Amino acid sequence: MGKSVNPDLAKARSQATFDPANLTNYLYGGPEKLRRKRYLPAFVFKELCTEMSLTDLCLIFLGLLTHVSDYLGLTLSIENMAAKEYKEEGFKSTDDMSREEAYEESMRRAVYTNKRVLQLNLQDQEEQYYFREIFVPGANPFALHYVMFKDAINTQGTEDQIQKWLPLAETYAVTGTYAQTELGHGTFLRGLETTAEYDVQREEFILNTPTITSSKFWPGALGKTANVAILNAKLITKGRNCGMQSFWVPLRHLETHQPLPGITVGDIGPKFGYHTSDNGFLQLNRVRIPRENMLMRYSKVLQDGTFVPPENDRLVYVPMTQFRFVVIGRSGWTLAKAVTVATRYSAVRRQSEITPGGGEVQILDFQTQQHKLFTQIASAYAMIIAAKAAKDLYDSAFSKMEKGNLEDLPMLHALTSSMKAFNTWEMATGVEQCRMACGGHGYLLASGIPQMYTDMVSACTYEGENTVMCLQAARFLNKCQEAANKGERLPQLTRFLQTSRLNISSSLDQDVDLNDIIAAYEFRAATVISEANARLNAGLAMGKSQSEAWNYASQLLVKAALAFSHWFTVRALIENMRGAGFDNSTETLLLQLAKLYALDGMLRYSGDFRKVG
Ligand SMILES: CCCCCCCCCC/C=C\CCCCCCC/C=C/C(=O)SCCNC(=O)CCNC(=O)[C@H](O)C(C)(C)COP(=O)(O)OP(=O)(O)OC[C@H]1O[C@@H](n2cnc3c(N)ncnc32)[C@H](O)[C@@H]1OP(=O)(O)O
Ligand SMILES: Cc1cc2nc3c(=O)[nH]c(=O)nc-3n(C[C@H](O)[C@H](O)[C@H](O)COP(=O)(O)OP(=O)(O)OC[C@H]3O[C@@H](n4cnc5c(N)ncnc54)[C@H](O)[C@@H]3O)c2cc1C
Repeated sequence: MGKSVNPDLAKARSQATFDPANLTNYLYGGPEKLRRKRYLPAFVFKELCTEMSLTDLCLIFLGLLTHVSDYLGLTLSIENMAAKEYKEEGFKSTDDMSREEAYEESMRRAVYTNKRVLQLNLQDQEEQYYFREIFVPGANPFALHYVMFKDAINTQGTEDQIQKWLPLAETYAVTGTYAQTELGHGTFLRGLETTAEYDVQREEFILNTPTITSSKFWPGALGKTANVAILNAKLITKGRNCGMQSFWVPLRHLETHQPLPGITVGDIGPKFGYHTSDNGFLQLNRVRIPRENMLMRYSKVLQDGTFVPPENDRLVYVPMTQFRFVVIGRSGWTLAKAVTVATRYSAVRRQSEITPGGGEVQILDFQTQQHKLFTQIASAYAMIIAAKAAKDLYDSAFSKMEKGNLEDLPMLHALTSSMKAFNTWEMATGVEQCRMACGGHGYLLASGIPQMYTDMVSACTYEGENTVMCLQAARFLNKCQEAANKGERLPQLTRFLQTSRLNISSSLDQDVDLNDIIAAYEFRAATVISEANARLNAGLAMGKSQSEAWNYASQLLVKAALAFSHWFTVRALIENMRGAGFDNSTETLLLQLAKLYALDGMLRYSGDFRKVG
């Protein structure tokens, strides 16, 4: 049977004032999704831990889960147990391995999970993710294949191309990557130098990286794993530059895995984290691919070389927007993991006395420790719930886009850009706070928190560097402010720019009203966005050009995007906690958590809130 639980931990869990099952079901999308999430790893452990019966395993997991979920309704213990079993059963920890060995160990596990996902016919992406994460807790060498490579085929390919290529990806007949960033350019996509020149005689594209700075640099799986890339390059046909387009580019021989003629690929070397992802470089020396290899859902090149432009040249960016949503959600769950580890540690770690002679206390009894952790528990809930709210907006907008209605694309780009920046920055700060809350043991790789940080902090950079993403969102917010200044109709999401007023009814001697909290965050966002717009216009009034005035106001514009995201998060948290149909004790607790999150945010950004009164 399961191992005994630390008495301090058991006592802390027994004091829960709510039923964790309600919360766990809510976080995982309902009892059926949760059942599946619990079943999958247990099913696989049966394969790996022959001496334990499946019943034993489920009882252990259910026992562990019931307790761990006291805090966040998460199922982390499975991971710790899985790691232990794998170490005993032949899956060794990669902590003590070289980068090469760690990559090979992760590849071994990833290939195992790829096979099992197919054999178990796991269709749902979340289920695939849960299943894989247990076996490959760090960076998965196939991450780009699972997400951006397949998403690009699905969103940029024609129906014929999807029919041809997607089955190859789903069955791992090919392993893919998404190659866009170059040594010289990651953010400024119009600066990408890789060319795809159309040869009308042979109806082929000639791919070339003409300079060292045009070398593709960073794409995951490029170093060793991938044998095909969805590669973004500047299309040149009939002597005209037609902008960035996507191409299916074979990289390595499907049998020998050796680079194909004209292809130079390799690994970019050690990184801050993400050690088990083989980020690589790629140089193309006039490599030819057939015309049919350009992903032509939105833009086309006809046989005679005629370029048919897309209805909207931003549609080529959809895979990035899609993946930003994944990153927004992952940030909340990463912080949830870190704060669960730190909170459990704080329940079992006894250090120092509160009352002299009273004996050493659980560090969770120190108010400072509670502040460190409870604010991060609240932040994790806020990010996970705001990500669900943003995804609902995304799904409705994306279904309109698929029918050709692109009116929500600017709002979607602004929302994904600002939320990706806000969530990843908040996650990075929060995970580091959790790590330090564990004292020396937080510095041990065995705690699991350092790798969570070094792997996920890269999300502040990839998928659009955060500052740049805030400025992208600020383009949209500034346009809305200009429209508000003229009394024009605004998109639903930014109508608060015209309606927000600061009529707070709460007084300091009473419990704060949740509607006042939403109003305060809304008013703060409206004020910061309006201030950024005023500074931009002041720059123009000083005779600066539009781009110089933009740069002159850019620090405030970044703040405006973050204030907008903070408001979106607080509103989503409070409205979802009130509307989720929880029993009274759970709802009371969650609204308390929402207040903690919002009031902590006011303290952290007290300058903004004081300024708006
Ligand atoms: C627990 C639940 C789990 C659930 C299961 C999920 C499974 C998950 C599994 C895996 C998860 C995690 C594993 C992690 C693996 C990740 C590995 C890392 C992968 C990383 C990949 C990359 O980094 S790919 C490269 C990314 N690069 C970028 O993002 C480049 C950023 N730069 C740009 O986008 C552009 O250069 C920029 C927008 C900054 C500038 O564009 P530009 O055209 O030069 O100039 P502008 O004038 O600013 O823009 C022109 C107008 O276009 C509009 N616009 C720009 N971009 C977009 C867009 N994307 N969509 C829509 N519109 C856009 C812009 O707003 C302007 O319009 P306006 O009207 O003139 O304002
Ligand atoms: C772990 C990891 C995995 C990755 N995986 C992939 C992948 O699979 N495929 C892929 O194609 N790419 C990948 N990338 C690359 C990633 O997309 C780029 O690093 C990212 O887009 C940032 O571009 P950059 O590195 O050129 O930084 P830069 O854009 O050069 O940023 C450097 C600094 O310049 C500032 N800056 C740049 N432009 C502006 C501006 N307009 N206004 C104000 N400040 C600005 C930034 O804020 C930042 O502070 C990955 C990166 C990492 C770290």
